[in-house]
Amino acid sequence: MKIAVVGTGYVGLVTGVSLSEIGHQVWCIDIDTEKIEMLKKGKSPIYEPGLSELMQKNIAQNRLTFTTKHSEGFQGADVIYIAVGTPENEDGSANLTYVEDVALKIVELVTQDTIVVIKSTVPVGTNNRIQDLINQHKERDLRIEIVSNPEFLKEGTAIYDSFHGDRIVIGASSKYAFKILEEINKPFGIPIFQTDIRSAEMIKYAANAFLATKISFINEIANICERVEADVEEVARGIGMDQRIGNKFLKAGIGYGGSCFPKDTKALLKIAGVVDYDFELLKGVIMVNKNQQELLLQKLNNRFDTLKDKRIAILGLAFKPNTDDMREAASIVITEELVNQGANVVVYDPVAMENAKKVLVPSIKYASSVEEALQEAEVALILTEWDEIKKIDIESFRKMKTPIVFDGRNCFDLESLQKSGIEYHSIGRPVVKPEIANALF
Ligand SMILES: NC(=O)C1=CN([C@@H]2O[C@H](COP(=O)(O)OP(=O)(O)OC[C@H]3O[C@@H](n4cnc5c(N)ncnc54)[C@H](O)[C@@H]3O)[C@@H](O)[C@H]2O)C=CC1
Ligand SMILES: O=C(O)[C@H]1O[C@H](OP(=O)(O)OP(=O)(O)OC[C@H]2O[C@@H](n3ccc(=O)[nH]c3=O)[C@H](O)[C@@H]2O)[C@H](O)[C@@H](O)[C@@H]1O
Repeated sequence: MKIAVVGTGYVGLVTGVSLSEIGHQVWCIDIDTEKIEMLKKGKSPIYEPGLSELMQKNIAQNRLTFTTKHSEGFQGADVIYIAVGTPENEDGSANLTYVEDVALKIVELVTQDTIVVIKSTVPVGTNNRIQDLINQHKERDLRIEIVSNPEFLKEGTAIYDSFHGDRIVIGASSKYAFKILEEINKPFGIPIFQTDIRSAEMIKYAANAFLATKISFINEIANICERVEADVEEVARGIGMDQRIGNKFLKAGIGYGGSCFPKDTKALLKIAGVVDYDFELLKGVIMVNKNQQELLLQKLNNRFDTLKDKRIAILGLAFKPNTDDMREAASIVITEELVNQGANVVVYDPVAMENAKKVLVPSIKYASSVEEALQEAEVALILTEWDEIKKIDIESFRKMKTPIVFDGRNCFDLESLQKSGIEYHSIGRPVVKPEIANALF
């Protein structure tokens, strides 16, 4: 089938590449000329494991083409996917301008019957509104039908998720549309869940809100664990063995970041608000997350009289490992506050430093390795659990000016740190204090 994908961000590019890999003829369209120029050369504008290789393979096999011209991509397309951003408005609601712009482009340019698949995350009712918008502006006698097909990929494992997802959700209002979408997706071999459009839209928000709830729940349990001298890693393992609870998304830390959980939880609050429903539980989830992002700062302020002039090394900046995405990363809030308190901040991330430079406060320094960041450091903060960071040799911490580590992602076994001479604070676990603490500092 000929498929056009509008938007070549994390979702659009991965969708386009995956659809070409299963044999479709795919045109990826973006208004960002710089991105499209890179893509035409086979270079991925984002860091996503496995993406470049698959992209280059499908470009070489003439199944994957990039353009800035919507007219070129839409020509003869059986299906058009919309995968543009739906960022947060100031009031927390989803900004639908980009989706609407694409819908109007479709009406203007499409000359054949087309299925329009909305992959972007959009509030309940949006697909129907976009269908109405298209119907109102349509001048040709064409069948343009909207289908909701929310995306569940995770950054860092996006390619893997596209081929091994738990389900593909399709919300449509005609047998014809279900049939086309089934035909497109069949080669993925992933169970397809067919439903009505509004439920499909709600599934996306409910899934993200539920996952965010699991994270805030375990983070609160972690905070209590610290006070009652229990270990949240043990607790998570113990409750996760109950299949009704499941062992995923129970990793305590400094809260969830990224482009979706923060924005989608707030958008769901708005969706509920519109129908006069006060989503108390979700409000709590959001509040807990905000506090959790600031937890390491609190711990630091409890430990030291002042952070002024203290050299603090930050290891990991991205909102999670295996991505260069800095959107809503805890590192943004944490570095800003440390600088406000007069600390000398040196940061290191294996991949996200270029993007970090665009969003972090300007006065921090960037190191080119873990070792360089730790040199002369009086405190180290771990904010992202990159493999490289989890594998740091304990010796490297010992070489710090004062070996004090605040680990926001529980990267190290407590046992391995006993008798190491390192003071180690983590989340929901007892503090490891060096036996010779007083002699050292
Ligand atoms: N990032 C993620 O992991 C996931 C995102 N989503 C949802 O998917 C949607 C897209 O998210 P991302 O890929 O992260 O966004 P993104 O911000 O990375 O990419 C959006 C792209 O759309 C392009 N664009 C905007 N207007 C356009 C137009 N009129 N024509 C052509 N291109 C246009 C932009 O230039 C940009 O390259 C959002 O609704 C998001 O909530 C859903 C699941 C996962
Ligand atoms: O709608 C979206 O954009 C996507 O949002 C999340 O994916 P993503 O944000 O890429 O990454 P996650 O692995 O879910 O992590 C999100 C945040 O939660 C944190 N997290 C995750 C899991 C956990 O147990 N604990 C925890 O603190 C991570 O560190 C990260 O900051 C969802 O997992 C995807 O299913 C969804 O498609």
